[in-house]
Amino acid sequence: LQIYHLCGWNGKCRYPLHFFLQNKDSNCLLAFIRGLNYHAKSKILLLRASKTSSEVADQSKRTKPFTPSKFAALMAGEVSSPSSGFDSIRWDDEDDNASIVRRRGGGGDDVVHTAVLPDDEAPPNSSSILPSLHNRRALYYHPSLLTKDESSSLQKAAEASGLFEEFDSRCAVVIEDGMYQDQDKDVVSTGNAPSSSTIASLLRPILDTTIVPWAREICNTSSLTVADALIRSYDPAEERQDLATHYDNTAYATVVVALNDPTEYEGGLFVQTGANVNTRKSVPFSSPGDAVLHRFDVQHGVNVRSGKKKRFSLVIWFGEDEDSVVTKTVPWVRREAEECASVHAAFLYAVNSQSGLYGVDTNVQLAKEYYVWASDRGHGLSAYCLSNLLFKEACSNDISKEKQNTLQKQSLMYLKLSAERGLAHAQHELGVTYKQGYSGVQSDFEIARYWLMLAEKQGHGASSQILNDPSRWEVSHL
Ligand SMILES: O=C(O)CCC(=O)C(=O)O
Ligand SMILES: [Fe+2]
Repeated sequence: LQIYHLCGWNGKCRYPLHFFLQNKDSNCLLAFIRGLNYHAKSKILLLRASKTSSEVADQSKRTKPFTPSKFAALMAGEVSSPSSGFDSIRWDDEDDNASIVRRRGGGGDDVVHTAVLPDDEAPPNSSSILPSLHNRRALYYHPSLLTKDESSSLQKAAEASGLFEEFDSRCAVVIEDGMYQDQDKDVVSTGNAPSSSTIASLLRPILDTTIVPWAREICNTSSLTVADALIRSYDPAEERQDLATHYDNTAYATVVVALNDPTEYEGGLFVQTGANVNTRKSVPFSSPGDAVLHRFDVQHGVNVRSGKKKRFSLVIWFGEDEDSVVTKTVPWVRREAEECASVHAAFLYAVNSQSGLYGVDTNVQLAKEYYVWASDRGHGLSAYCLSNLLFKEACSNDISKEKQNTLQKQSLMYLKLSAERGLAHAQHELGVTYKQGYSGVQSDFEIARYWLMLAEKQGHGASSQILNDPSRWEVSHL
């Protein structure tokens, strides 16, 4: 089956499959294909399903080159969040957490709030066996980093620019890999502010005088360099607009600025501190111009529920220095993985090693080692990706039957581990495995229902569908 093109919400192209094929990102691809089942609620349409590979290649040539794991970031997959919503991050002394700090900078009025994120993914008893090694992850919040005028001018310029239509209806890319898209101007070179393009000429002084200095100060890294800048739009009129939980895997740090009044829509940015969607916490913004900064190790997403107006956000992705922007590499991921700094760095390094991304040589053995290391320390997504990798290896015809069985068993073990950690996709797949009796397990409807119900509780549409369709529970269906 050659799948040619996939369309998401309201027929608008979201993550066309050839982006994944072009980039040979097999891990994302596998998760994506598995994800097809999960989009029942979001009206995924399979437009054409029988193109030849050469037609696929030709089609992709006509499309603007795109790095899927960059603008779509590294998705943990789509799970529609529970309708009940979730708690908010609490800033400063509102929070019981003793490590919350308040820092004054600039003229004394510049308050930066910090919220240290909890460590929800460490398995309950892990501390006695292994250190969990989720490093100190934090969110930094600057009320009114941009003025209301600056925010609204940027929003208007983005809407007028036509960039939303050009690339993706929800994403206007202003700077890519350190270059203003319409100017061919280097962000890092000084002088010659772009003049002909409204959006670039508005953004550049704001970056230079406000956003970049703030980000450099918070990260304590004077070399921090803008890699990408984009304006995203989320339209609650289209039911609900989400950006699935993900890591910004090409950015050392990210700044998000609310461009329009956050009280005009419901929901927005959230962080997810564990594998289960019940570890989501929304990030409260009060006014246009408010900004949040996080590093690459913070998993997050966006969920905009019904509201009167669209949500517009300015997203800036930073490299740690100019060199990383120019060479499109992410050396901090490797460094922190090798330093055993966190499970998040180890996970991202494993992904890059598995698929040879961002200047990292493809090394599947190394990828496995880092996935194992992170999953041993409680990282559900690592266990899930490792399970996928082992499953793929088990399907190879070049290995003995015995080896195939061993790999299949290992794959199942890591699938169970990630399901236990709370990852909805893993719970769903484990449920299906028990229902159908795949991967050498005995079919068991009771165990199948147990896992499918846990996934359903997290908003997993495909689990829900299976559970609610009696015909799929007849023995003849197996
Ligand atoms: O729109 C936002 O608030 C955040 C978007 C985001 O996470 C991203 O573009 O990577
Ligand atoms: Fe992001």
